[in-house]
Amino acid sequence: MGKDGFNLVVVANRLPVDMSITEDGTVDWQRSPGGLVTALEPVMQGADGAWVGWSGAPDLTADPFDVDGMRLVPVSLNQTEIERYYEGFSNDTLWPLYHDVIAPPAFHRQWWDSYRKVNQRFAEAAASQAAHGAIVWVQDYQLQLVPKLLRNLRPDLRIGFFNHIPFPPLEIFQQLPWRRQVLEGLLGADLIGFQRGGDASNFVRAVRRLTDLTTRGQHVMIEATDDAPARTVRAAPFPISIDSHHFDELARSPQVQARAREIRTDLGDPEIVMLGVDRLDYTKGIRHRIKAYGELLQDGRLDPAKCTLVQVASPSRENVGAYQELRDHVETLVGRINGEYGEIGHSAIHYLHHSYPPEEMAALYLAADVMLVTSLRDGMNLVAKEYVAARSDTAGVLVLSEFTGAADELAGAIMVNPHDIDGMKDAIYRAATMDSREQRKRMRRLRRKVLTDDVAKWSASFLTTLGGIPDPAHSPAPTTLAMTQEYS
Ligand SMILES: O=P(O)(O)OC[C@H]1O[C@H](O[C@H]2O[C@H](CO)[C@@H](O)[C@H](O)[C@H]2O)[C@H](O)[C@@H](O)[C@@H]1O
Ligand SMILES: O=c1ccn([C@@H]2O[C@H](COP(=O)(O)OP(=O)(O)O)[C@@H](O)[C@H]2O)c(=O)[nH]1
Repeated sequence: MGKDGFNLVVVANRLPVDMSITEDGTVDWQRSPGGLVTALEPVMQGADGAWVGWSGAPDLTADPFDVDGMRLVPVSLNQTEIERYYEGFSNDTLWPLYHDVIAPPAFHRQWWDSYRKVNQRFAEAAASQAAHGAIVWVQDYQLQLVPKLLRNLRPDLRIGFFNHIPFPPLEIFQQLPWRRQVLEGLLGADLIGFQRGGDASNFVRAVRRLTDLTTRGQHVMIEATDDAPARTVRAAPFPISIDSHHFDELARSPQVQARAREIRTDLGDPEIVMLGVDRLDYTKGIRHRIKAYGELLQDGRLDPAKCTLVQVASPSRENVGAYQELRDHVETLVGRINGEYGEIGHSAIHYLHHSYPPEEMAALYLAADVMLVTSLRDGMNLVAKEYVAARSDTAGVLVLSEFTGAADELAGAIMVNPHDIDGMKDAIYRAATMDSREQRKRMRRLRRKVLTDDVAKWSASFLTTLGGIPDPAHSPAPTTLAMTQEYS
C-alpha cells in the first residue's frame, strides 16, 4: 500500500464489465448495465486510476486487469452474498426505500450483516490500491458504509461519495432500522454528492434529526477525537451527465444513421415512432406509460395503423421478486394491447426484453419521433440526456417525468406527472402532433444544456471541490491537487 498506488480510485458495486468464465476456462466480459457505468467510464479512461468493483458473477476471483486504458480490480462475492448484500439489502431494502417506497422495502438482519461485511471488503480493496494522499471516490447506495470503514484504514485519503439514486425524505429514511449506521458510514467522506439539491437537503435534515451532530447549511461538523482531528463534511448537488459529444458523434456516423433508417423501415414506416428505453425496473413507470399509450389508441386519438411504440426493457435484477412481478404485469399489458390493436405485419407495441450496445441505442434514438421517460422516481435518467445528444437534426420530442433528476435541468422537455394518466395522455398526444418549428426550438434549448454540462464537467466539478476541501490530516496533498487540476 502507499506510494506505488493510484491517485484516483473509484469504488463501485460493479466493474464496468461483467465477467464470466467460458467453457474452455478463459475469462470473457461484457459491458455492465445502467447509467453509473455510462457516466464513469469516460472519467476513468485516461486517468491514473483504478476501478474497484464486483465482476457480476459468483465466486469469481481474478487478479487486477486492464480494459480500455482502465485498471480493473475485481472484488469477489459468493452466492449467499449476492443474495443478501446485492439482491437483498441493496435492491430489496435500500432501492425501494430510497425510491419513495414504490415497492415495499424488506428489512432483514441477515441482509444487513452481509451488507456490512461486503462493504468492509470493498474498503480493504480500495485501501490496497490508493497511493498516499490519493482521492478515493465511492459510488452509490450499495457502498454507504465504505467511507467510514476506509477512513479508519487510511486516514491520509481524501474520500468522496456520490449517490446516484435519490436520498429520501426523513419520514421515509427513518424506517431503516440501521439508519444511524448508514449516516455514520456516509459521514466518513469529505464530500457527499447527490443528483438534486433536494436529495442533499434530505440528507442534511436526516443527520440533524437522527444524530447529535451540528449542521450549518450544506456542512456537517465532526468534532475531534483522541485519534482524529475535527473536520467538516459537505453535502451538495452534482447532477451527473453523459459523454455528450461522444454520443453526438456516434449518432452522426453514417452507420448509425443508416441503422436508424433501417429500424423505421423494419417497423413498417409508421408516421410516428415512440420509444421507451429502461432497465425493467418498477421505478421507471413503464406500466403507467403503456397504459396511457393504450388508452390513446382506445380513444382513437392515436391511430394504431400510423403509430407504434418501441419499448426496450433490459433485463435487471431478475432474482428479486418485485422485478419478476413487474415483468409479468408489463408483458400481460403489452400482450393485451397488441392483441387489441395489432394487425398482421403491424404491432402497436414492439416489446424488446434485451440489452443493446450504445450504437444501437443511438440508432433507436434517431429513429424515434417521441422519447418517453416516465419514471415514478429516478436519480437522474441518462437515457433522456442521450436522446437529446443524439438529435443533432434538432427533431424529436422528449416527454420527461417531473420525478427524474433530469427534470431539474431539461426545461425544453414536455414535463409529465406519470401518476396522472390523463395528463400524460395529453402530453404524449401533444408530443406526437408537435409541429417541426416547436420541436426544433425545444431541442435546440435541450441540446445547449446537454452538450455544455457533460460528464467531464460533472467529474471535474466534484473532484475539484473534493480537492479544495482542507486536508483532515493537516498535511498538504500535492498528488491530489495536481490530479484534480487535470480535470478542471
Ligand atoms: O447494477 P445494477 O443493479 O444492474 O443496476 C444498474 C445501475 O442502476 C442505477 O443507476 C443509477 O445511476 C444513473 C447514473 O447516475 C442514474 O441516471 C439513474 O437514475 C440511477 O438509477 C444504480 O444507481 C447503479 O448503481 C446501478 O449500477
Ligand atoms: O439496452 C440498453 C439499455 C440501456 N442502456 C444504457 O443504460 C443506461 C441507463 O441509464 P439511466 O440513468 O437512464 O438508468 P439506470 O438504468 O442507470 O437506472 C444508459 O446509458 C443507456 O444507454 C444500454 O446501453 N443498453
